[in-house]
Amino acid sequence: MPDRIILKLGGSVITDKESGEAGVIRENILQEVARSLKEFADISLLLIHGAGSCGHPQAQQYKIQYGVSTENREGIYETHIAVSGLNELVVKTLRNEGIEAISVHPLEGMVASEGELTGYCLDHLNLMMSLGLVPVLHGDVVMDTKKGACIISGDQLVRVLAQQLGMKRIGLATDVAGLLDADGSVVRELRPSMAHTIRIGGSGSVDVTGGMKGKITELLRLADMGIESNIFHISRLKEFLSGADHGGTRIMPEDVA
Ligand SMILES: Nc1ncnc2c1ncn2[C@@H]1O[C@H](COP(=O)(O)OP(=O)(O)OP(=O)(O)O)[C@@H](O)[C@H]1O
Ligand SMILES: C=C(C)CCOP(=O)(O)O
Repeated sequence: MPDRIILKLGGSVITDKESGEAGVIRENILQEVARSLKEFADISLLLIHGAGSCGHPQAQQYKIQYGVSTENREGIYETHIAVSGLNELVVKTLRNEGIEAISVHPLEGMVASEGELTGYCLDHLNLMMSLGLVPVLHGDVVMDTKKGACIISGDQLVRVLAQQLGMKRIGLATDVAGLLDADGSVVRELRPSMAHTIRIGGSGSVDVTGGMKGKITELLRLADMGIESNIFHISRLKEFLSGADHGGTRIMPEDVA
C-alpha cells in the first residue's frame, strides 16, 4: 500500500486573506498546486484546505464562534456556502489535472461538542483512499451539541484524521516559511516542552480559528500522541511530497531524535 499523506492547503495560500475582501480565490496558485500534486500520483493523498477569505469573514460576521441560536443561525448556511464554493473550485482544479479528487464536507457527517469534533464516521475516507480517490475536506461550520454550531478549522481536521486514519506524513502548507521566532527565523524543530519559549501570534487577517497559534496548538496535541507534522511554505510543496527538506518547522514528539 502506498504511503498515506495528509496535506493541508492554508486558506492564506489559496485565497487572498489579507486584503480583507471576502471571496477572492487565487486560482493560479490552485493550478500550480494541482500540477505539483499530479507529479506525485503514486502517493495516497488526503487533502484538507482552510477557508481564508471564503469563510472566516462570514463566521466572524455571524459570531459563529460564540455559539449559534435562532438569532444567528443564518450564519451556518452563509459560512458553509462560502467555504463550499472554494472547495468546489479546489476539486474542479485538481480534476482538470486528472487527479481523482472528491469533495467531503464536514458539516454533513461530523458533530462537535464545545468546538471539539466528537461524532464522525471515517470509513468512507478509508475506502475512498483505497480506491485511489483523493478526498478533499475543508475547515467548516458543524453542528455542536453544546453551542448549537461551531467552526472546525482545517487544522483540527488534520489532527483528528491523522490520528484516526494512521497517516504516514502530515504537512501544512501556508504563507510563511514555518513557525517563526522573535527574530523572524524559522524554528526548525518544535517539541511540546519548548513551545512556551516562542511567542506565537494569531493571523494577520480575519481568522476565527486562531491563526498560527491555533495551528500549533493542534499540532502539539498530535506530537503528544507521538505523531510528527510539518509546517512549510507552499513554494516548498514538492520537497515535502518527496520527503526532502522543506525548510520549515517539524513539530515533533518529545522523545523522537
Ligand atoms: N510566530 C509566528 N510564525 C509564523 N506565522 C505567524 C506567527 N505568529 C503569527 N503568525 C501568522 O500566522 C499566519 C498563518 O496562519 P493562518 O491560520 O493565517 O494560515 P493558514 O492556515 O494558511 O490559513 P487558514 O487558517 O485560513 O487556513 C501567518 O500568515 C502569520 O501572519
Ligand atoms: C471559517 C471556516 C469556515 C473554517 C476555518 O478553517 P481554517 O481556515 O482551517 O481555520
